Amino acid sequence: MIERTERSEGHASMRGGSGAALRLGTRGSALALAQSQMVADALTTATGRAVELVRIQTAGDRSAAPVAQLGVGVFVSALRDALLADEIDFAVHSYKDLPTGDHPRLHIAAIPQREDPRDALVARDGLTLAELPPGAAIGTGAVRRIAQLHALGLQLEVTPIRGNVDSRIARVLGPAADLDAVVLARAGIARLGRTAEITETLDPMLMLPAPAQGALAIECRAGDTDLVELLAVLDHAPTRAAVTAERAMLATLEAGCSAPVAAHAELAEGEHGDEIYLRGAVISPDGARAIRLSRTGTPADAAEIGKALAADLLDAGADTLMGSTEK
Ligand SMILES: NCc1[nH]cc(CCC(=O)O)c1CC(=O)O
Repeated sequence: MIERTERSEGHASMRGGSGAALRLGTRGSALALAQSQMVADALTTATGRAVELVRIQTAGDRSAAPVAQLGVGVFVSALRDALLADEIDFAVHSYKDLPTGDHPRLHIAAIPQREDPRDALVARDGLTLAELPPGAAIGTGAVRRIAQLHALGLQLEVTPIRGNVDSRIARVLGPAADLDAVVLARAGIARLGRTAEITETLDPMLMLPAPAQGALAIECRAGDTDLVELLAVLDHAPTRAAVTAERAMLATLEAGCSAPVAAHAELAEGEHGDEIYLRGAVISPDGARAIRLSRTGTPADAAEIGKALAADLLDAGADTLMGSTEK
């Protein structure tokens, strides 16, 4: 189902300003619309090209089933189908929702500067994680977050939830609130302009983020070489290096281990130029066992750093962390 919405007008006199509006496919959620509009505006500012948003409904939007059941690709496949059918010219994905394998006919033309990749707590009464009383009800959807919350040993009542960012925050702050706190990606809250409701941004030592969290992937048809070139103006090299390292780690682990995986790469200036510091963790679903390791290297070796860290994690027994808690 397709429906056209807002159009950001370019300045036809600017470089590359000729031609029809580019069609940007987006999901209809507030978060998807916000991040698509940000990319549309950035592209129009940088190139003068007009961009129109085209709403695509995905199976993930239609279903109330837990994401774990639907599979990670559910938000992505409808957008990719629209790209392949030439109904849209490009799409903006939350990078962490993309499957790790390359698509044979599609290309990630740009990875813009990432938002803060950390997870955030929204709790009642301004409470932090440590201030929540024993037995407090805390909601989150991701097995990675559930496992790490258990690992903290705070005796929290962890409740699986799903839904969009607004409805999850409403479970704590809304009129029918039924939870003491929820854990969400800070980036999603920020893109909706709701950071004032965050009561604690979680230290990655306590809650290591998902690979590529906070980053966007701008995707178009690989054969659309003019557009590949145009979109590249939005690429941010340090973010690309960080995300490449995190996702290479995830891709390698997927072959050998199905336990919750977390990763976070930071770029810092080292003695010999920029360095990547990649941290990775694999946690058993009940939080009883966790393997946390790190590696450093140069941004040019981002993928190799990720693969090597995954190999280290597997050597340390990452593949044995699954299953012991299955009911
Ligand atoms: N799992 C859904 C999803 N995909 C991307 C984000 C947040 C924004 C981002 O990480 O870029 C979210 C919500 C969340 O995890 O709280």
